[in-house]
Amino acid sequence: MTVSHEVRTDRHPLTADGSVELAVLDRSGFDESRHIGAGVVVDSAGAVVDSVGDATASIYPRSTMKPFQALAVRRAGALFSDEELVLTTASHAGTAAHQALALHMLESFDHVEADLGCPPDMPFDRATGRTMDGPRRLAMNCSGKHAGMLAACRVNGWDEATYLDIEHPMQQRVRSVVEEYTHETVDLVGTDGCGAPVFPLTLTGLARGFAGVVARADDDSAALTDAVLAHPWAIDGVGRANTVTIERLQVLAKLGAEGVMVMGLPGGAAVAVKVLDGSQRAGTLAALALLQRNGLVGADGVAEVLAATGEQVLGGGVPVGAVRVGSGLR
Ligand SMILES: NC(=O)C[C@H](N)C(=O)O
Repeated sequence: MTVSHEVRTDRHPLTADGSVELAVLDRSGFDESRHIGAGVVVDSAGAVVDSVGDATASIYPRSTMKPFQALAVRRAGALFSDEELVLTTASHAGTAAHQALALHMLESFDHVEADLGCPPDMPFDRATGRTMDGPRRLAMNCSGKHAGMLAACRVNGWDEATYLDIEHPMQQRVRSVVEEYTHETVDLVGTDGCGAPVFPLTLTGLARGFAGVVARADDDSAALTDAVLAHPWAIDGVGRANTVTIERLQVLAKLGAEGVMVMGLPGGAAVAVKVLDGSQRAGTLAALALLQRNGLVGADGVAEVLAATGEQVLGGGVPVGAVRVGSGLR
């Protein structure tokens, strides 16, 4: 990929003024909650084809940075099975199967759970959590990413205690992959919930980067995209939103904490959405609505994904409402 970094001098966060209504929760026929935010669709070349709100605003991509981190790990020579490759880009549910896969990744490079730099956490999957004595690093949604970074350190002889420092070769590799794919210069470094560096990116840059990954232009991005499509359970969890979206629509769907959602159609367009209040409730709905209104996914498939994964609005245990697409997306 040709690297032409766009130097940004106007990096600014998303605000209410830069947002539109993405979703509304209706309870018993009366609007109860509204989620505002911004979104952008780019074509396979990264050109903007549709946007709502301020798509030049920057956001922390959070776990939507994982495909770039996974590519950096792979390019550094840390090779895994296809399912393990998916786990390096996952915000996984932490089920027994996810934890076993993460443990196998660690053991393959002579690491142990305590080597992981991510904090101990309970799994997203509550049923699994009920079987555990307490939080552990393996169950943390980012454990596969961290196992991948540790493996890259082992392959290259890099220091393993400091792999989350921004000056560490692992993070410098991540930074250059992010710049290569998003065409933006990384000018700010934050710390993600898992302890890894995270870089503010414009919504447009994030979507462009995702379109680049799913373009499958080189062996590594092709391997990553194909592995996610073949093993969608590993990136999220059975019945969960990203997994169901990938299974039903064959798009690479990736959530980020604080209301970020990115989806890429292999060889085609990509969409990035940020829900301003950080809620995950509207992410899949808004991203799919943007793809649908551009004719990039079909209404039936969208309806199926939302029926299977959308939040239920219950009263006394029975459905009394729904979350619908907001006025800014119609
Ligand atoms: N799902 C996420 O975005 C998790 C994020 N990487 C964190 O550590 O908080």
